[in-house]
Amino acid sequence: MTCCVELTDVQKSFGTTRALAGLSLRAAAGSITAVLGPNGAGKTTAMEICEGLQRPDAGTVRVLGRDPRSDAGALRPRVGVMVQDGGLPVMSRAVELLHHVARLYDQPRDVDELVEALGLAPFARTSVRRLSGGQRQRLALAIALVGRPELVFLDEPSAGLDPQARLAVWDLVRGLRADGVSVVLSTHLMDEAAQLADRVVIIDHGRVLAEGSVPELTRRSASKNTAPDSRTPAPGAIHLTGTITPEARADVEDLATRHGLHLHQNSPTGPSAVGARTLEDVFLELTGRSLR
Ligand SMILES: Nc1ncnc2c1ncn2[C@@H]1O[C@H](COP(=O)(O)OP(=O)(O)OP(=O)(O)O)[C@@H](O)[C@H]1O
Repeated sequence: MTCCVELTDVQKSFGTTRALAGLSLRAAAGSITAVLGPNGAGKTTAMEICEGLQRPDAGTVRVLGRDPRSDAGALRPRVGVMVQDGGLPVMSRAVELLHHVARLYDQPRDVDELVEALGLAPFARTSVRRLSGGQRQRLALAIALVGRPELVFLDEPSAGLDPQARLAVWDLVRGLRADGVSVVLSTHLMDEAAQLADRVVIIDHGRVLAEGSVPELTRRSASKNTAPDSRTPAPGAIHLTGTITPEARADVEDLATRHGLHLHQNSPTGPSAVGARTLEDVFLELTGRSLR
């Protein structure tokens, strides 16, 4: 696959907090990659390293084949960034700011179209300071997209949005892929990952636990019962499907041992396949916790 983003064994600590503990992931060009993990998993740190906003302690990072810090100037017109807290100048009026950013690019998107698509019109003349969290979120997304980037990083793109606004954002993100734009987004929302992503990378404690397409990750495989053709999963077992790193597998084995559970590496076409699982099930099986 042609990669738009490639992180190899990236490490990052803040004091004694290890945010990234050897994170390796690849995102394919022209597709949507979701980095899925609970609060504190390291998603924002990973995104900010890709955006050149943080320097990794170790490991390599390539964004469109370049180093996001030393090649920041070359990457800026090609990459759109939506950061989690918006990072917008608080005194600016919403749509004025969008026009202003649009003027920085050679071939910006049509501002009116973005205003329409993201429902910015009702607060067009409101200052950023007075926008609600969801309104700021939508404005930040518009700003990330206005320069027609070939790659966008969206950190929790629908956080704080009501269901209707969330659907509008999802449509917009799908539209980006249809236009050939590469999207890397972080989320702790299972349905967001399941709805949007071509590939999901599940992370926790700063490293990858599992990755694959949603069907790969959730495909039901061997039954937890020992009976080969049983359709009822037995309690007390952990099933692994999709790709899993050796470190993550070691963690899962440790978890299984501590909780007295059996561990199965499943064959996706095994004779005892039962109904499909959800990403939530996959996450629970990998970490023993649900996503918050
Ligand atoms: N600037 C910082 N100073 C100290 N600790 C930090 C800093 N940034 C992140 N951390 C810590 O690093 C870990 C990973 O944080 P990060 O924000 O990357 O996680 P996240 O997956 O994005 O979480 P959330 O979903 O809550 O945004 C957390 O323990 C966090 O407290």
